[in-house]
Amino acid sequence: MARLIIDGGKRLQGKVRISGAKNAALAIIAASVMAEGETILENVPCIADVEYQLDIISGMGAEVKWLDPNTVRLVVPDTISSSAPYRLVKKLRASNLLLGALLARKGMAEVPLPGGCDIGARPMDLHFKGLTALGAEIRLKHGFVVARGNCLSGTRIYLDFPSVGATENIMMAACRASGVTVIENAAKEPEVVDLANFLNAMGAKVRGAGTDLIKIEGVSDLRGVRYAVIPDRIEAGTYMIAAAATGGDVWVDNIIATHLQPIIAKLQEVGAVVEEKETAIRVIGREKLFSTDVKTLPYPGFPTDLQSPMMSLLAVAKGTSIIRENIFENRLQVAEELKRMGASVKVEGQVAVIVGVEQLYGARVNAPDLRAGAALVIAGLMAEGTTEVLNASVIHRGYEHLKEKLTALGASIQVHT
Ligand SMILES: CC(=O)N[C@H]1[C@@H](OP(=O)(O)OP(=O)(O)OC[C@H]2O[C@@H](n3ccc(=O)[nH]c3=O)[C@H](O)[C@@H]2O)O[C@H](CO)[C@@H](O)[C@@H]1O
Ligand SMILES: C=C(OP(=O)(O)O)C(=O)O
Repeated sequence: MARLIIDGGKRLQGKVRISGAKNAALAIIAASVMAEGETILENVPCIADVEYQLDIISGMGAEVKWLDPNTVRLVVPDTISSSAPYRLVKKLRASNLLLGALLARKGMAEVPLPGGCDIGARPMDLHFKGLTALGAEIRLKHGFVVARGNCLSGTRIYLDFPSVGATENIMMAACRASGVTVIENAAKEPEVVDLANFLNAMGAKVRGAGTDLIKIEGVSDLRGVRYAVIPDRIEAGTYMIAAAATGGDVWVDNIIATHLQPIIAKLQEVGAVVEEKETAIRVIGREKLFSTDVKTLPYPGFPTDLQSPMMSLLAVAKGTSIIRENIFENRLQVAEELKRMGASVKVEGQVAVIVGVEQLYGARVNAPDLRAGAALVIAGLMAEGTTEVLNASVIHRGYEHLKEKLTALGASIQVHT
């Protein structure tokens, strides 16, 4: 999916089914290396990041087999390597979760520093602080994180920031530590809860996930299970924003409505009509949308992963909107590309000031990262004329069947390789 060509000006209409959550699936695949026996994961999105994560564990010795387009069977032998290959690890962020998982299973791990979206420095100090507090010895050697820790023991760990990845890594390692671990100021994201539910299904004792205090009692054995990944709230939010932005009328199906409250609230503020059921949400756009302010925050605040898509919508909302990106220091890059399409956006530091324009115009633009790519697709759907999104393969990192889903909703979108 190297280039996307979008003929704009079409209202999205119909129903779209949301896939399994990328960030939950990636953490759960990493955690599956902790279990003995067979694990069957359902509702796994068929996206590039999932393929990379599966390739990593398969290269380390796990048996990986797709049973159908969204169900994968994993068997991880005791002989699994404790070292992950650089070639694949650098492609995605969630490869860093193998650190906690391998430490739990093998008492050691050698994982290159990860890749992922280029949206900030993304240090791993909190991961290291937590794992070190559990008794692991962590060193950086030739670009690898080398962790050793055969006898981890439970302790209290306070996170300076509720990091999703650090919470997940510590939670996994603590499952095999002796005694009780308490994570204070833990991340509360639904994907952290899904990982905790998966670990518990395997026999772990994790309590409090979804609150800022998680308690983990170490256990000696974890077994493979059958588990279904939660729906992707970021994919759902992207289609909700696209529906509102194009003045469309879309049912976004197979979602968990409580995960989407911050997006629902913002769409209502800009004037869209939102009808909510437990597992489906209808978004009806209006001819005129209104400005609003957005501050990204850890869950349950407005998600940083939907900030770029929201910027596309606000580019045509009447009035002046302000976006403050509080999570990643370099995540307003899409502004420059939106400007090529006629948007009026001024970025200073972590703040973008957007003065709504009447119309965006098709242009050749470049996707700097996954969600910025999705944002440019939304802009292209709204624009007059043809938009060409370059570097569009990044979008396939996180959106299953994007072209097919949008086409079914009435969009005109083509893929050129
Ligand atoms: C694969 C995955 O699940 N990715 C998600 C995960 O990324 P990820 O787990 O990388 O995000 P974190 O929650 O860890 O990062 C949040 C903030 O904490 C900082 N930080 C993090 C760790 C650390 O040791 N030190 C530190 O300073 C980061 O630089 C960033 O400023 O959560 C982000 C925030 O919701 C989402 O945007 C990503 O889509
Ligand atoms: C930032 C994201 O992904 P990653 O953490 O994998 O780079 C994202 O999903 O928007």
